Amino acid sequence: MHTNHFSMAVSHRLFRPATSTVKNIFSSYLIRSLSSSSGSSLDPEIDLKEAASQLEKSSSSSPSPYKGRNFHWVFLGCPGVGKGTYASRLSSLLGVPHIATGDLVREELSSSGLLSSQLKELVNHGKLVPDEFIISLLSKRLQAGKEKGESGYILDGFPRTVTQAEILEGVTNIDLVINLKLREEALLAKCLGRRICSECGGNYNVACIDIKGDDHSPRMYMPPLLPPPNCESKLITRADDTEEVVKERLRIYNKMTQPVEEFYRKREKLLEFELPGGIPESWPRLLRALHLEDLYDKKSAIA
Ligand SMILES: Nc1ncnc2c1ncn2[C@@H]1O[C@H](COP(=O)(O)OP(=O)(O)O)[C@@H](O)[C@H]1O
Repeated sequence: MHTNHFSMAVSHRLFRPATSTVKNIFSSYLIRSLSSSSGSSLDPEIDLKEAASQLEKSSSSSPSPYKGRNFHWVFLGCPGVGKGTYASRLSSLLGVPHIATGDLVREELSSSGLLSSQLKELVNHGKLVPDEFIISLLSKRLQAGKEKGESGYILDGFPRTVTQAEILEGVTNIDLVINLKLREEALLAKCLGRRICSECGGNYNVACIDIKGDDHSPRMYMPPLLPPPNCESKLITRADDTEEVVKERLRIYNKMTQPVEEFYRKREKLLEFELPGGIPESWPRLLRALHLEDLYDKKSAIA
């Protein structure tokens, strides 16, 4: 059923102008190199068409054993907006996996390999990694989930380019795209305050954001999300959470990912959600916007 869209999306991308060809050659080289040097199972000859075909195979989900749970949702939003926080909360509530492509990339980079340092260069400078590479990583993750009987997902950090959105549209039907928004003054501070526990992987934020209100917008207060005592001495900062790199990531988001918002807006799948403040204020409102407050109440009552 998806084959026509899929082939059109892919062939459209295969006839790109010459500048993209240079990027494609680089990407294929990178992927070939990565797969031979890091022991990665990526196909050495992989290209965008092949990566999309892998994605098609891995994303066809069998009917969910839990009726109504087969959610295929996407989170969009600038770096630092809180995609990970809200996607992971919704994933626990709805019983579907939270798949963050940024995490998949970091896992891949942590495996040693001569040329994985080239990918690291891209990530640590705030650039996107090639579409082929990310689609291939996502396919592997979806395939592994399928084998474990997972059904549905909440994607965080994918799609990030219109090419990725077209390919995803060709292989699966996304039900909803939540576009999280946060006042720009808060984004940089949130990224710079981000900390991860090197042992348990917990995500925290040491920034305390307090933006004075004025005639146009109310005060915004976001308290820090501090780690428990046993994580305190194990906190690390992501290499790409420096001021210079965050600014570059914001620039790339506006250039490459904002068109993805428009892509889903046109298809009437985009839910715009402006975060009013920290988690205690924002979470109940997000649930209300998603008509999920009843489910949350029931789950909390059971817990
Ligand atoms: N869909 C994607 N396409 C290309 N690159 C990606 C994608 N997802 C993640 N990455 C790479 O991983 C990095 C970290 O991603 P992520 O953790 O989602 O960061 P952010 O906090 O900027 O949303 C990105 O800056 C990019 O280099």
